[in-house]
Order: sequence, then C-alpha cells, then structure tokens
Amino acid sequence: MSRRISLTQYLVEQQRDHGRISPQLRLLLEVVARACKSIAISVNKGALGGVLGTAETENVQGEVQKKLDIIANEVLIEANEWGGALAAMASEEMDAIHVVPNRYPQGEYLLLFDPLDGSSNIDVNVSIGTIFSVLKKPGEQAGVSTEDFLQAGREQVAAGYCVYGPQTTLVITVGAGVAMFTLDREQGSWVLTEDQVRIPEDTKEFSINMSNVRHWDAPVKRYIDECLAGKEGPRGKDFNMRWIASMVADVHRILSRGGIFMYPWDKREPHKAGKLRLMYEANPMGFIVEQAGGAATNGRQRILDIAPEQLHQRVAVVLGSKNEVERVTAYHLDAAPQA
Ligand SMILES: O=P(O)(O)OC[C@H]1O[C@](O)(COP(=O)(O)O)[C@@H](O)[C@@H]1O
Ligand SMILES: [Mg+2]
Ligand SMILES: [Mg+2]
Repeated sequence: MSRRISLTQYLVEQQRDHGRISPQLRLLLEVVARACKSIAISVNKGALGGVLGTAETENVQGEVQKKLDIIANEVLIEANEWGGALAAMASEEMDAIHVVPNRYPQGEYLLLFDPLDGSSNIDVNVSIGTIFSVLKKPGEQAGVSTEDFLQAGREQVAAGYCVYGPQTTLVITVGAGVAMFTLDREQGSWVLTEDQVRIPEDTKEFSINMSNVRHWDAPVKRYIDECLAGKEGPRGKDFNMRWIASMVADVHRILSRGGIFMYPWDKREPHKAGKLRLMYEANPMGFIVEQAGGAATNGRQRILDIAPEQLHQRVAVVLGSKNEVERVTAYHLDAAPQA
C-alpha cells in the first residue's frame, strides 16, 4: 500500500515535481481515465443496460463486433476528441485513423486503443478491459497521417490499461515505473493503491491457450513441455497454469504476482505473425511490463523495438517475468528460423 492520493494528484506530481509529463499529456491521461470510468459503468450494467451480445457488424480484422466493443470505442472517441491534447486516434474497432475534427483544438499527441479487450468474456461476466498507448505526433507540420502512428513501441510517452473485474483498476506508466489506481465508486475517483509495481523475475505460472498446442512452433512446445514435466523435469519445479482469454486480466495477474503470458505465432494462420495487435495491445503492455521490471518479446525480438508497418499489424507475444521470457526467447533463437 502506498500514499492515498488520487490519479490527478499523481499526475500533477509527475508533471510539476518530476517534469516527466507535459500539461497536455496530463490532461489526456485524465480524459482517458474518465472514459474508462464511463465504460466501467456500462460494463457493470450488463444485461440491464442492454450492452451484451453482438452488434452484427465486423471490424477491420474481420471479427464480429460486440455491442460493448462499439460502445467503448465511441466513449473513448467522444471523450478525447475535444480535449485539446490530441491530433488523432486509432482503434482496433476502426479501419482508419480518426483525425480530431477542425472544430476542436488540435494537440500534439496520438492515442491508440483496444477499447474492449477480451471480447469473448463480455457476455459471461469475466474480467475484460481497455488498453491504450500514447505517442507524440512527429514533426512540426500541420495535419496527421497514418504514417505518423507507425512508431516503434519504445517511442511511447505513456501507456495503460483498465481492467473491469471484481475491482476496476487503472494501470499506467509515463516511463517512470508503473502505478495502479483503484476506482472508488462512492467518490467516483481513482485512488493510487500500488506504486512502483514490480514483476518477480522468476515464476511458476504460465498463461497460454493450451487448445492450440498442436499448432505451436517447436520452441513454444519445448518450453511448455518442460513446464508440464514439473519437479521431475528439466525445470525441477511444478508449474501452475492460468488462461483468462482477456489479455488485460492475464497481464494484470502477472503484474500482481508474476508469470509468463504467451500468444505465439502458430500454424493455424501461418501468414499472420500472431493473433494480438502490435500497436494497441502488445506495445502498451510491453511498455508497462518493462517498466515493472519484466520483459516482452515476439519470441525473437524485443516488442518495443519492432518497426511497425501497418496500423493493425499482428505480432506474437511473450511477456512477463524476465527470466522466463528470456528463456522462451533463447529457445526461439536456438531453433532454426521460422519457415
Ligand atoms: O480466444 P483466444 O484464442 O484464447 O484469444 C484470447 C485473446 O484474444 C483477445 O481477446 C484479443 O483481444 P480482443 O478481445 O480485443 O480482440 C485477448 O485479450 C486474449 O488474450
Ligand atoms: Mg484485445
Ligand atoms: Mg478489443
């Protein structure tokens, strides 16, 4: 437990006392936090709010959209477009970038988000979340293009996620460690409940969708086989497994008690680098995990060093406790290059 301060106080300290963020970035993070609060209210209403079920539309990735995917996307756009901190936004649920309309002041930041992560869990009342990433618009020129968004993850100036679970928790980094805030529903405010979060370097818990085992590449199979062999195997210890199928919830557990999360490349759709999206899932989570002392790779390369080529690009993800991520990465690098 740390000092009982609000998100606003925390961000003011980051701005005023440490000079880590600009007033515009502070404003932007407060607006995102407010939008998450509003999404949390819709999530909590569930069937009573008519927010469950599918919307009978598809997003750019060809996935059927849930009503909450669309609601959360609209909440984030509406909350952020008039705030003055942003030049444009990009979302899992929108094919193209959304440039802040001329009627609003233009800011210097770019916001990317997965408005609702863990969509398959919405209707079954399991934790879901929102993931976001903030970049600075490059160059001085007026206007903004998709290319402006295609920056490596190490250029992020802030990132975060909100998990809508038994508690509503907002986790953010501005590049100076990771802070967790819990929503106080009575007060309507975010209260700092954990500062300088650290992920243990070792773990005995892995997180992967085991139903895909037959499709995995050899290094992933080797790593999981060794975990499953337990005390009698080469690792000499028993491992536990958790798979929530909401990346936000799986990553949140790893930040809370360590572990390794993997959504690797697999043979089901070999032309795709992975299932998860680089710009608004892997990059923000990679930034947060590194800031908490963990590691994040695509099996071969640090996620934050990947030069993006497309807004909705997919990527393989291995993240969490440092020593385990390094082990999986070494297994990939030892093996023959992927076919
Ligand atoms: O259903 P699977 O294959 O286990 O995939 C689960 C993964 O897909 C995701 O739900 C993808 O995110 P979206 O729900 O935002 O599309 C991740 O949160 C999760 O880790
Ligand atoms: Mg997602
Ligand atoms: Mg989503």
